[in-house]
Amino acid sequence: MSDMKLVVVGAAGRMGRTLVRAIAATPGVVLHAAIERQGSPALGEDAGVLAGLPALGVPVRDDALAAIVDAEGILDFTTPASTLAYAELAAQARIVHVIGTTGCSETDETAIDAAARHAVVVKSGNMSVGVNLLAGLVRRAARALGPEFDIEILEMHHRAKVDAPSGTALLLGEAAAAGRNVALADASVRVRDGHTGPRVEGTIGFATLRGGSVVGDHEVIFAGPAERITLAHHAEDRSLFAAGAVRAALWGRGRAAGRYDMDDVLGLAD
Ligand SMILES: NC(=O)C1=CN([C@@H]2O[C@H](COP(=O)(O)OP(=O)(O)OC[C@H]3O[C@@H](n4cnc5c(N)ncnc54)[C@H](OP(=O)(O)O)[C@@H]3O)[C@@H](O)[C@H]2O)C=CC1
Ligand SMILES: O=C(O)C1=N[C@H](C(=O)O)C[C@H](O)C1
Repeated sequence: MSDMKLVVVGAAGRMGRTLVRAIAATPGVVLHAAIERQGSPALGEDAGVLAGLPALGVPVRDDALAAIVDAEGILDFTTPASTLAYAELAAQARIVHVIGTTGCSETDETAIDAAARHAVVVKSGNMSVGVNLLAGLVRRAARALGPEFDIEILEMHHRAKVDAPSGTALLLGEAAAAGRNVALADASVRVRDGHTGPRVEGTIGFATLRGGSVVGDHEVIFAGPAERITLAHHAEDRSLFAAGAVRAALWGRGRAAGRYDMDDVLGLAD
């Protein structure tokens, strides 16, 4: 079988550059095009050189429609607005759309669901094997531990991150809520400030830290009456997210249109 032709959107970003390196290092895939927004200073630069590699002969461009002609998959770690635009293009082209973008609203998710009627969409707040394994453990712990255990989710990311709580924190919150058979939207407490009153039983709390160059730290704390269990993941390098995204694209090749997540890709769905 020929190499899968992948397009990286946001190719000059932190994840975009990491994705270009991951594609270059993975057999069975090839960088077909690299896209940035109109007006980006990266336009015209070689995507390989931008990523710290020898030149790949793939210049960064902004003509999305032409760039995805003949492509088989789009790797998209950008912004919700950009991701919605590429969801439509992936649906028109009936190709694989791997979405790592976080901070999407409910309305955005509905539009992505619609696109997944025609495209193979793999979307996850975290593409690493470790975090998706951790989510399964969180679900089991939340199911096993009674309501006397309070669940709090703590995350820390680099100073440039623009959304909160992180996609991973929300993914872990969904896992905890599923373990407790509740809807996260009904149970979550995302902000505390001022005179909050005592903690409401059954809630799932979120706390956000931002600073420096932290790639991504997450802790799920089960705080009981006389003991505390902490399940944690520390991402040390963005390459683990990029490797997951490339794996997701290869998994999606030739699959029926639909919306999938990393549990599907990794065979972790129970
Ligand atoms: N699911 C996962 O495993 C992971 C998800 N993420 C998520 O990925 C996203 C990106 O993160 P990160 O790489 O750190 O962010 P960056 O800001 O470094 O990169 C985003 C890139 O997308 C570009 N971009 C914005 N709009 C468009 C557009 N319309 N067309 C083409 N390119 C566009 C930006 O350009 P410009 O700067 O010029 O606007 C920028 O180069 C975030 O939502 C983050 O949370 C990150 C890591 C792992
Ligand atoms: O913005 C980031 O950097 C990251 N975003 C994802 C998230 O929101 O959880 C994944 C990872 O933690 C890095």
